[in-house]
Amino acid sequence: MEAGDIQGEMLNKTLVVSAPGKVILHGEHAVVHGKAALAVALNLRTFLRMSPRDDGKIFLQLPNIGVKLWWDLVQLQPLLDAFPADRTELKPPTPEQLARLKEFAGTADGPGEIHDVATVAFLYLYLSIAAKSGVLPSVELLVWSELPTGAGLGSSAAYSVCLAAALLSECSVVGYPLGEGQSLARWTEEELDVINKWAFQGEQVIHGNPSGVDNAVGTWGGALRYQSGKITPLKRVPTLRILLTNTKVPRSTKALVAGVREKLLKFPAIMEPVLISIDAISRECEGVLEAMADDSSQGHYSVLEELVDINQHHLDVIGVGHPALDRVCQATAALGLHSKLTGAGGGGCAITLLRPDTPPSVVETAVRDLSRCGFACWETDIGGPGVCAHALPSLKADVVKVLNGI
Ligand SMILES: Nc1ncnc2c1ncn2[C@@H]1O[C@H](COP(=O)(O)OP(=O)(O)O)[C@@H](O)[C@H]1O
Ligand SMILES: C[C@@](O)(CCOP(=O)(O)O)CC(=O)O
Ligand SMILES: [Mg+2]
Repeated sequence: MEAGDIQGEMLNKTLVVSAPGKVILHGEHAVVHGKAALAVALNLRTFLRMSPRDDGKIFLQLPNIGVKLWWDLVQLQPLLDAFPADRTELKPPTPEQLARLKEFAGTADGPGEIHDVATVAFLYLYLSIAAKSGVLPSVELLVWSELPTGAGLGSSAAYSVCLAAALLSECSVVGYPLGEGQSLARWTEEELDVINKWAFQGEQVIHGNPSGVDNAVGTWGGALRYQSGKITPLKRVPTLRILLTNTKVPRSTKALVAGVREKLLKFPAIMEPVLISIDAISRECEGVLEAMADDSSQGHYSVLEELVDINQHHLDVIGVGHPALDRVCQATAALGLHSKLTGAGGGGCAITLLRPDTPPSVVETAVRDLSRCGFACWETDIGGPGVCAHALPSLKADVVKVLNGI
């Protein structure tokens, strides 16, 4: 083969996938304890580019968090002992597996928790899928996101969904979806189910005890109700206008989820009713959204706004509020708008519900006031598609640049 042919062949095998972040409208934290949550895909996505190599090496680049690592396959081979190939069903990562991967990544006692967990999640998915499929591929991966990491918009799930989709395709556990001449393609429903299950494993490495709602939205997109693993697409959701505010206060989903569990164990009779009430809010909200599809009267918005206010108080009660989130609620309330945290809380992002007729001047004032607090604030589109495969040239120029390492 000529050098040009080889390059062409390599380019043909390059796989580009993307998955969306999410906004939880209602049900964060309660969903970890078996209650319902309503979540929608966001128009901000994580992108992954994977190309095969022929030198027995694996390269991992995560520019959002400054990770650039490579390993020889022969170094990874011994780790496969910890990943039995005969697993018929997916089991949660064991503490022994995670300890071994942390030690291997050289981060067992080191600083940089963010780097550790993203690298360990990659190694976990890579080795588990390799053990199951019998293929240990030599590849280079670059994962880059438009989403802020650790801000409540599901970046960890979008990362896990992209890794699962790419690695499962490379190891032929699912098909390679993009046909000749296509710019965008999705996997079949059955394949998406497989991708979602593996992505959940990535979330387990990053979060400890995820509910699975975030990876479900990253995989399926759109708007859905999620409860105890059951995913119900919401078919008749009206176009909602949402203002997103990132307080930029860093926080860890894993720590916040663990904090809620502790409170629940300490005060079960006090906390369980709060979770039951959050569950009722999700159900009430779903009913209102459905009713709005046929009747766009303003009364529905008043109910949605009240539900936002009540849930924000509940989230404070279970210990995931933050003074910066209070500031978002106060600044928007001064303009007659209603806000709540979204995702794990403790900082991160808040959503503010806008009405179809909220005047641009009110939105502009809200953005100005929130920016003055040092927050990033923007109106967003929701309900985008789940995980997709792309032809690289069809993506936006800025994304192509990053994925090409420029
Ligand atoms: N683009 C990315 N590159 C590398 N790691 C990522 C990326 N996006 C997310 N992660 C991983 O997910 C973690 C953030 O997850 P989490 O605390 O659940 O917050 P959220 O999911 O709300 O963004 C990061 O610390 C990192 O380990
Ligand atoms: C708090 C929780 O409900 C959502 C966490 O979302 P995020 O990682 O903050 O984007 C946890 C979960 O559902 O696993
Ligand atoms: Mg997360």
